[in-house]
Amino acid sequence: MAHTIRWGIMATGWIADMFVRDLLIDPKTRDASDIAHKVVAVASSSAKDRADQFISAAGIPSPCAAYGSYEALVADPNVDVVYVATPHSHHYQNVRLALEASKHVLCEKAFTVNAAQAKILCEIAQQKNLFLMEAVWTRYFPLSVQVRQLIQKGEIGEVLRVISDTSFGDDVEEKWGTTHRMVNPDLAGGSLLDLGIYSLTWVFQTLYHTLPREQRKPPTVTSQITPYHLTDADEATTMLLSFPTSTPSNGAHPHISQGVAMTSIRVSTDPDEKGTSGPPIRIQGTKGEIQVFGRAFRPTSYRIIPKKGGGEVRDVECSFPGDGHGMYWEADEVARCLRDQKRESEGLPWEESIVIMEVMDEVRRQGGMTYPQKIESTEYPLHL
Ligand SMILES: NC(=O)C1=CN([C@@H]2O[C@H](COP(=O)(O)OP(=O)(O)OC[C@H]3O[C@@H](n4cnc5c(N)ncnc54)[C@H](OP(=O)(O)O)[C@@H]3O)[C@@H](O)[C@H]2O)C=CC1
Ligand SMILES: O=C1OC[C@@H](O)[C@H](O)[C@H]1O
Repeated sequence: MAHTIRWGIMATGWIADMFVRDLLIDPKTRDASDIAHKVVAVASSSAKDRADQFISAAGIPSPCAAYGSYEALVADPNVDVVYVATPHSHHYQNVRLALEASKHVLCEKAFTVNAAQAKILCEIAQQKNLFLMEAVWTRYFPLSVQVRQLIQKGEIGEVLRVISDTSFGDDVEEKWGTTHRMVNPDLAGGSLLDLGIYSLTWVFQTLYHTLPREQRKPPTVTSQITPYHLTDADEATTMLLSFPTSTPSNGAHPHISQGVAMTSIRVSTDPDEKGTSGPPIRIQGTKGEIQVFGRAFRPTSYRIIPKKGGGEVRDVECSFPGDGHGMYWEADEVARCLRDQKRESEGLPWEESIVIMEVMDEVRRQGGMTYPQKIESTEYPLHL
């Protein structure tokens, strides 16, 4: 018997629509028969009409309640878990609203504006025995799981360097202007929180997450930020992370692993959109390399290149069953965690989300990039 969870959708923007469409794809198309999803409520902070339109455009089956406020959504007793799909600036207030109403939460990336906010949310979830997860969907792709397993099995030896890029190559002024959430400091915009999180995801899921929990140590970070001249949100950020490793038990010299995480909205990882410029992610070990292709946030294949004399190059293509976007895998993880009464996901534990937020805090400190006090605040409730 499938364990069905009932979703409440907070906000009616672009990603909320993508997520809901994935939720509506039959899990059996991806060989998942142990869980099922129902969308039982949608809320818009602007108007109930907007929620109604969203429900009809996405083809959500009845009954699905439409609300004109987030407060009404979190008060709905039919909702098990709230998916928060608002801009970064609002995550802390919105997640807290849901947790205070005793709802489980899946919150879009970046988790919060800063680590202090993330810590408080995790503490509340802990105290109230609620599930909470940052929606870094890429981590739940079978491709990501396979790459992590290959590293853990020692397929490419000790991983000493990871290079990861998530860059868009937009005409920034023309496409994003000054008010879009991508570049608007009032919405905690900028390439770091919006796209850099994916470059950091690849560095962390390969160099940090693959270690036993007790051996995971936060990296040191050196970084450069290029501000966008019209708003001062970052348009490009490059980070160099240095991960200390444990002393090997055989007495060998300990190594330090390096992660290079890049992001830009003005230059592109893939300028001709044909992959001509090579893989956005290279995971380099002492016995070979794994290259990941496609967008860093939506990878589509990977290649294992053993060191000379170590075997053949292997290519692995990954599919998106049911013609989905790929967000259903994180949703399935939420359903399984709720079924198993887990409070956090093993794929992205609270501690790791917080360490990544701390890295981004430090990068912003080094680059002198601040957001308005109101959205950096941990005060609650605050009207933003
Ligand atoms: N996982 C992924 O692939 C992606 C994740 N994201 C993440 O999802 C979140 C939302 O992004 P996206 O859907 O593209 O953004 P949109 O601007 O399209 O939608 C955001 C929605 O948030 C609500 N909202 C509440 N307060 C505000 C406010 N002050 N200003 C603007 N919107 C507000 C609005 O819904 P309403 O009026 O109905 O309340 C709005 O439609 C971000 O955290 C982003 O990083 C974004 C794209 C892809
Ligand atoms: O999270 C994201 O991933 C996909 C991108 O298109 C989007 O801008 C970003 O927010």
